[in-house]
Amino acid sequence: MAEPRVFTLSQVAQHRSNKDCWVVINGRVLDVTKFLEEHPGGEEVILEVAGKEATKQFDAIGHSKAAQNMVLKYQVGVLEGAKVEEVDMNDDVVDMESNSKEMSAFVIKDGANYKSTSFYEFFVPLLVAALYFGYRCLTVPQY
Ligand code: HEM
Repeated sequence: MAEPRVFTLSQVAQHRSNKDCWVVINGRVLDVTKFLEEHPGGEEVILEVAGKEATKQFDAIGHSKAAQNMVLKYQVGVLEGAKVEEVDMNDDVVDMESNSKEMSAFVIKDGANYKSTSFYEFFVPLLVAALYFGYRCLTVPQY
């Protein structure tokens, strides 16, 4: 994968209007110009940190996982000297990670357990019904 472009803080500082707005979040340089109007928290809050390091403000809101993933979409480079974990946007890594917990909750049957589960699902109710009818036949008085 190509090396990300590296920017200094003073380069980032040149993009601080609503026509050209960059911010730095967790060492990633983001061009959020197109996102300003869409931002659910309003454009003013982002414009206040335009051209600057905005990690503290971003984290203070407690942005959702979806918002954190969105950051990657607007990345144009990295801040000089910052350690940034590289994520290949062509991979599904981001989505897979964010969904893995929820997904595991749905995986109930897998591999060898599947057959034994369906066996019990079928025979246990049958056994209960048979026992009930057996009990009824033995206890209901025959006239
Ligand atoms: C630049 C990247 C940013 C992205 C992609 C982003 C994304 C989002 C998203 C998706 C939401 C909806 C709620 C959620 O999913 O968490 C949101 C809400 C919000 N954001 Fe951001 N945001 C960014 C930057 C910022 C910054 C720098 C600030 C503050 C300086 C900020 C302040 C807020 C506020 C105040 C809300 C509303 C929270 C609420 O209604 O409870 N955001 N943002």
